[in-house]
Amino acid sequence: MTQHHDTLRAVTWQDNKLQLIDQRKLPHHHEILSLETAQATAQAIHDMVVRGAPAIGITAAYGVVLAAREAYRQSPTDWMALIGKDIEALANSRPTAVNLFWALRQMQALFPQINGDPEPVLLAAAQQIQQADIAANYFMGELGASYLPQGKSVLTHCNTGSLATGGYGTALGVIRNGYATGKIKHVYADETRPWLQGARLTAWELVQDQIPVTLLVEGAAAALMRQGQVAWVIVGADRITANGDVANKIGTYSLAVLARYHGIKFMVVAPSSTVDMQLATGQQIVIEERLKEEVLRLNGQTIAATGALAWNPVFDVTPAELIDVIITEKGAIENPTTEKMQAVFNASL
Ligand SMILES: CSC[C@H]1O[C@H](OP(=O)(O)O)[C@H](O)[C@@H]1O
Repeated sequence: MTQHHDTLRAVTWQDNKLQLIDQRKLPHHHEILSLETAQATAQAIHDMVVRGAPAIGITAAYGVVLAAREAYRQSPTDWMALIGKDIEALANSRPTAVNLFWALRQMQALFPQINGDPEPVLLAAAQQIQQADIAANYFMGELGASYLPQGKSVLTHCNTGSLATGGYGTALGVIRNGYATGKIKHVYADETRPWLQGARLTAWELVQDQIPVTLLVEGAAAALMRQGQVAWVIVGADRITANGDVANKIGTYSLAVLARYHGIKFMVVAPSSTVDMQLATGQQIVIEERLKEEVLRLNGQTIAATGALAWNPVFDVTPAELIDVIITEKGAIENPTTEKMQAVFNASL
């Protein structure tokens, strides 16, 4: 299946159902799950059928559409009272990406103004959230690429492309724009243990787009940086707090420390649905820990010594002082501080 970034969609609404690429099966198997309930949607987010902060938010928005359909079918007059358990299931699916909670708030804010069947209004709202995310990605792609020198290499972490968003991507959107405009000549992607979003998803997206990508294990990042090949490290985010601290895939903090040590610039790319101005610093972010088996096993095979335990936080927090610029659809925040974040976000809240 050859799909390019402008058509690749992790999340689609088709035939009155939510359709998700099962990202657990990529890159060798391209399977679609069709979902018709909010509970199944919450399970799909938890199981990482779909993952990536913006994609999780968009999926949750469609989950609310499915929840409203079911509640209205049960009781056209009391559907708002019945929908709560499904909203709660969606809210409990994964804790770190604030996009999920942002999307649920956006959708629930519409409830009081709905008369009659909620589905048409809520479906239009969910589709608008996805379209706005795609538009934001194209804008951020251009804004982020404007920071890049000509003809250099960049390093990225995890997957921040069409598979992690409404389409096109955040950090991968900058990389797509940077490659198309000649700013980027080569992309280094680390494999991103334990779930291998880099090796399985980012490499797949870039190969599909014929963008040269070299995979490395996380442990090789310092040696690569020391060779002087990398001009920028470009990553996504799952939650950005009011002072500019960034929660992102585990290993991001290590890359930020290494980048600063090697005099390499560090860019975070995320839409405003990833910004949480209610949290003062990254210390307050809930970091998801997943099953230890994700570390101890790979493709169903045990790779660790029997009896070994594992610690599996799937995000870490990069302090704002290690970030050179945060790219959002509301503008760039260079050397982020609380004051600079408030100038961009509180003004727009
Ligand atoms: C476009 S942001 C994607 C963001 O989400 C990823 O986490 P996960 O794959 O566990 O959902 C990772 O933190 C990416 O940077």
